[in-house]
Amino acid sequence: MSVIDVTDLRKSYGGRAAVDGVSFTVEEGEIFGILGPNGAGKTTTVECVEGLRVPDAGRVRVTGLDPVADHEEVTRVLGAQLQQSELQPKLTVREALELYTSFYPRPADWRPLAERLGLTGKLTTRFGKLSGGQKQRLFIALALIGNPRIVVLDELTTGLDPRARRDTWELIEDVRAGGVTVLLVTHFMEEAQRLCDRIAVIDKGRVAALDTPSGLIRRSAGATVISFTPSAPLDDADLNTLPQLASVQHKDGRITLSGTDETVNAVITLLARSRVTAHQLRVTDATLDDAFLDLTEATA
Ligand SMILES: Nc1ncnc2c1ncn2[C@@H]1O[C@H](COP(=O)(O)OP(=O)(O)OP(=O)(O)O)[C@@H](O)[C@H]1O
Repeated sequence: MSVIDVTDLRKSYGGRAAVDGVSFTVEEGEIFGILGPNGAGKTTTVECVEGLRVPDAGRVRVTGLDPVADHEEVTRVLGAQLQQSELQPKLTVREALELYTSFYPRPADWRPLAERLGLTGKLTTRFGKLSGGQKQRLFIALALIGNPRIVVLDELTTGLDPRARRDTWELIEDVRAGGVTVLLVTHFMEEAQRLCDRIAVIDKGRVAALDTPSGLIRRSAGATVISFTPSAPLDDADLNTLPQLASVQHKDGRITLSGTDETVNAVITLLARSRVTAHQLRVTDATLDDAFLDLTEATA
C-alpha cells in the first residue's frame, strides 16, 4: 500500500523550475531515498510532501490526504525532522521532549523513545551543549514523538563523524523495524546504498532514475570496473573500441575502465595481443557512487 503519492510535481522560484515534473510513490514500511546533487530539487520536493510549500502544479497525497488542504491531519501522520535553528539552545533535552509531546493529540511516551535513542543520560543537558550526533538523535526523537506513520529525514547525517553516522543508520533501521515508513533525503551514496529499499535519483528537478540500489547500479552503463597498470602504454584508440565500454580514465599510469563482463574479456584479449602485462589488475562491481555519476551525467 502506498503512503506517499507524488504525481508530476512542479515548483518554480522566480520563473526558474526547481522541481520540474517529479513523480514517485512510497510504499508503507519502506525506506525510500531521495538522492541528488546540490540544488537538484530534493528539499523542495519533500517540503511539498510535508505541506510546507504549495506546489505550482501536480498532485501530492500523504496517506490519501492533501498536505496543503489537510495540513493538520498530515502533521499527525507525518513526522518531520527539525532544522537546527528551530530549537532554543537553552532548552534542555527533557524540556524539548516535553514541549513536543504537548503538540500532539496522541503522543508517544518520550521516555522509552529517549532510551532507545540513547538520550536518557542527557535529559538535563541544554540543546546548545549537545554534540552533533546527540542533536541528530534528539531530532529523530522529536520527529517520532507524535507517533507518525511516516518520518521525513533531510540530510540527517551531514556533519557527523563516521561512527555517529553509522549509529544513526542503525537508529533509522530500528525506526523502520518499528513499522514507520522513512523518506530519507541524502547526499551520501554509502548511506543510500546501505539503508534504502528504493531510491529516486533527482537531477535538475526531474527523476533521473528510480530503482533499488542494486537496480540503479545494474542499469548504469558501467556496472563492472576494471583497473590495472600496464607494463607499456596502450593505444587509446584500441581501448575506445572495447565492447560495452562506458568510460576510460588514466591516472598516474593506471587505467580504469568501466563496462561489463564483455569489456573485461576484451581487455584481457587486447593485453595479450599487445604483449602488455597488467600489473595489479582489479575487477570490481560498480558502486552506487559510479551509478550516480553516470545517471546524473546522463541528463546533463
Ligand atoms: N526559497 C527559494 N527561493 C528561490 N530559490 C530557491 C528557494 N529554495 C530553493 N531554491 C532553488 O531551487 C533549486 C532547488 O533547491 P532545493 O533546495 O530543493 O535543492 P536540493 O536538491 O535540496 O539541494 P541541496 O542538496 O543543495 O540542499 C535550487 O536552484 C535553489 O537555489
